[in-house]
Amino acid sequence: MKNEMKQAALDYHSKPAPGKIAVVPTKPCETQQDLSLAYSPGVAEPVREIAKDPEAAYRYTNKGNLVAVISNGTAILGLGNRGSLASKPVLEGKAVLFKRFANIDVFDIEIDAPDRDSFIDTVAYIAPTFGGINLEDIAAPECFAIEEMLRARLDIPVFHDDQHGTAVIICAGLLNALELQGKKLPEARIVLLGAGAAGLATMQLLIALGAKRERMLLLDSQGVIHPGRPDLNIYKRRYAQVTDKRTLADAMQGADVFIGVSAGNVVSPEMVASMAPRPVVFALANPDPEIRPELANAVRRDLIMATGRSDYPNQVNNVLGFPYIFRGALDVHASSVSRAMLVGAVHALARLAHDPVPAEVLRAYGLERLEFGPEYIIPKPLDPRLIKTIPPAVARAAVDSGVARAGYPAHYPAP
Ligand SMILES: NC(=O)C1=CN([C@@H]2O[C@H](COP(=O)(O)OP(=O)(O)OC[C@H]3O[C@@H](n4cnc5c(N)ncnc54)[C@H](OP(=O)(O)O)[C@@H]3O)[C@@H](O)[C@H]2O)C=CC1
Ligand SMILES: CC(=O)C(=O)O
Ligand SMILES: [Mg+2]
Repeated sequence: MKNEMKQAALDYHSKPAPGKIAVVPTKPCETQQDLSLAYSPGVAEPVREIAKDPEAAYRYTNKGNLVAVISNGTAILGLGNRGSLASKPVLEGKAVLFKRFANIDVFDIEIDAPDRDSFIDTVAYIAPTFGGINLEDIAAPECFAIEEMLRARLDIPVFHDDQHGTAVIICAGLLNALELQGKKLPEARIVLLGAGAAGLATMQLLIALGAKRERMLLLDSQGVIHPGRPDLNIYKRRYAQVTDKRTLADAMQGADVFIGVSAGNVVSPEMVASMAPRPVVFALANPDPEIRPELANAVRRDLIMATGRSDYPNQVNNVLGFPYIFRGALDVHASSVSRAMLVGAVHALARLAHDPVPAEVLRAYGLERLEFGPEYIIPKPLDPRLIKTIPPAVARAAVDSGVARAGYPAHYPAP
């Protein structure tokens, strides 16, 4: 990052108050009567109600609009294991986005647990406070067992954003990019670099949407994942492909799609040049993409390119997912986030990019025009239509897939 941008980022985080989020009351607390209601003796009444019926917590507390964003700091963006405290700026950032885009309140919780089971226990012990748990920046493969065990133990949505949020946005963006390139998902040859949280969840969702496993190659830091590798964990082994390709350069030759959720600057212009005609390159590592758009665009004019960043066209980033998926899930008191809810979000997002872009979005990005095409495959994060379209699709899918404990909300558009 350039020096002035570095300083601007540090200033943004430190001034006028350190950090990015605060807690504010939602009720007046100005008079003796207010105090008597908010605190003793009034507070005893909702306590009695909740003790009788836990569902009453959704009526008398902020549980139904409060999400815990939790990390142990083991895979912070693409910066690796930097410890739980260093994940706090990212978690505060997620909190800002939850509030800004979906009016959901967040407590960011950085857990310094000595091992996996104490991390899981800590999350489970604090879960009653929240309507949902968003796990963030927890390294693979531990993240898979952590999420699985917490989902089994808790009756609120437990959602590892780097897995499922990322997978939803990648799938939505890819469906549109392939449409523009005149290609179809089941026929596309896909190279996916990064076999961690984001990569493996993306493989799974792409296959659920129709991508063909035998046309996909998954790679990690050691190269192509094939059955002859002795070092594969069980999660990677599921996607091992019989092939004579071994390196990223081998895999990229003739590929229709490259998806990177790995590390910065690991793809060369020569690799992009070797891809099939009309390729799609999603270089999504943060903060530095696998290849910068200017380098990729210099070698291909027929390319559709996306990154995870806000400063290039086509931002494929889970910010387009987690606020709205949780909004829909919270509004129907979902007990979990089902596959159907993820698929509902994919299609709603992909569809929205085809619609005319409102003037306020153009203003927010300083653009004169923007329409569905190679530089606009997915809605912009500052698009106010997202909150109107994604949560209803998610809520409807929650009701249909049997994980909703409340009905489809009356204030949502008719299904
Ligand atoms: N745009 C977006 O919305 C999102 C982007 N991301 C980005 O994706 C990346 C991965 O995140 P996440 O899945 O959570 O992390 P994980 O730690 O779970 O997985 C990282 C994966 O990348 C591989 N990898 C690391 N370094 C290299 C390298 N030099 N060459 C090839 N492969 C490499 C690792 O290989 P190995 O298994 O061998 O260690 C591992 O498979 C990060 O940069 C993150 O910022 C993540 C979520 C959302
Ligand atoms: C965007 C995000 O969650 C990540 O890069 O980890
Ligand atoms: Mg993340």
